[in-house]
Amino acid sequence: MTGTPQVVVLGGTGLMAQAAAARLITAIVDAQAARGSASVVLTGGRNGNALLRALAASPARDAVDWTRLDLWWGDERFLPEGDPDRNYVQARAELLDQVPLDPARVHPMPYSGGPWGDDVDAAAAAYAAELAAAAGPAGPASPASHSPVPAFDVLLLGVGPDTHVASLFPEHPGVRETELTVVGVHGAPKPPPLRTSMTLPAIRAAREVWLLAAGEDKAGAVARALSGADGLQAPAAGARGRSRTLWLLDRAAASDLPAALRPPV
Ligand SMILES: O=C(O)[C@H](O)[C@@H](O)[C@H](O)[C@H](O)COP(=O)(O)O
Repeated sequence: MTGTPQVVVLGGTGLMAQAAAARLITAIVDAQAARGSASVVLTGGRNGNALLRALAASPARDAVDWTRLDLWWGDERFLPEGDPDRNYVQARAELLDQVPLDPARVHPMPYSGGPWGDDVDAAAAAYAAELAAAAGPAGPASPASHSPVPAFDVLLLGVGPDTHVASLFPEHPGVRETELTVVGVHGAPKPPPLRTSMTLPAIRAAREVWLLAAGEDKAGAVARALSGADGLQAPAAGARGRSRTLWLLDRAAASDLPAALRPPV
């Protein structure tokens, strides 16, 4: 795992989404050139959706071979299949329905009322099994202590004002998980209360983890997570990539960062 997160500050939210989209296109193209295919983990939330919207609007999107891209989700709101608040449904509207993905490579997290009914823990276990199957018997990225997940190229995370990432909230059971790769979340402080979420060990299997935060209400969370807080109290601080951890911020979200952590001007 890399020691020092890299911080990039953009002038505004729109610019941040465009810069993140441009980087993601490059990362996917590079991974496809190096390994034949790419795998990306998507996030819910406004910033994750803005990135997908910017990607859909970019002419450079045609540089990606969409048929050789695996898509996973870091978390999901456990709601009925077509619910407009599901992260998967929102991602489809922003980008996925506009590009020629291979449906067999798109892996939404389960919805409520389907095969798992309202059992969010069974739904989480099913997604963990799907990840393990895709990783193969010798999961390339996984420490022996938990079941494998694929070696994601880029894992995207929005950051909440309380420092949550995916559906891992400060001091909640999910953030303490060391064995399971996906957990059912009960009583999430951000609605809806039932969610599924990758855990920190699964997140840390990614080559690159990118954290997105925009707006003044995120400034305190960003400063805390980047100032040595531990992952239990500040889950964003525990989200690290194996080769890179990149924070993409707008100016407002970066406004409380101590000078030493700000990129040089
Ligand atoms: O499903 C969700 O709600 C998320 O995945 C969550 O972790 C989100 O990314 C953050 O709350 C940031 O959301 P914003 O980008 O909207 O601030």
